Amino acid sequence: MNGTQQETGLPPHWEVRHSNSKNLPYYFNSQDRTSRWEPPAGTDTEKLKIYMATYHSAKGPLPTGDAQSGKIRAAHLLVKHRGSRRASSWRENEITRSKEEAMEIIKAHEQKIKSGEITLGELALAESDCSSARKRGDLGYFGRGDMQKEFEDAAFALRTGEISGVVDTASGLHLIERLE
Ligand SMILES: Cn1nc(-c2ccccc2)cc1C(=O)N[C@H](Cc1nc2ccccc2[nH]1)C(=O)O
Repeated sequence: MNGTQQETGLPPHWEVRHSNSKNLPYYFNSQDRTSRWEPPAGTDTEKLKIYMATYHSAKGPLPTGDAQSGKIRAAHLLVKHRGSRRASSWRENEITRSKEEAMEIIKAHEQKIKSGEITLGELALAESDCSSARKRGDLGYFGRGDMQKEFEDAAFALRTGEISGVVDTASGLHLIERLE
């Protein structure tokens, strides 16, 4: 649904959304839940222009959660590191790798997945430090407010079937695939 602050150029708490009825983008403030058709004051309009052109030309209208419930379904592959909120997993009782080492690992996973060598789900089964590994990383349906913000923003910005780049949360480094 929206890119990160540095991608959109919008001030904090603002995001780009899409009005299906008007098939037009609008600007929503998730803090005070106000919306407007024009970008708010303080927007880096050059960045916003690039962001809108990238999304609107390449892939059609911005993605939205399911029209009815606002929920999407996604799978992820998580590589934790010693700074992770819970530096332990089914794979390793005590995770001591550094964040830099975790980044190298997840970048190698990203290459394998994006080259088509293996699916995210298959790799998550063996390699994900999340307990959802046993379900090929499938987290089921979730809406806004259910997951850590960086994860939510990245997942809602994906189109169905699309795979994210590396997403950094307090849990560790993720690759996310939007399933529905
Ligand atoms: C959000 N969630 N769903 C499951 C899950 C889902 C389906 C089947 C089994 C477990 C596990 C988790 C979870 O928080 N796992 C954490 C790691 C983690 N942190 C996350 C942050 C955002 C999204 C997914 C995430 N997974 C853990 O195992 O330490």
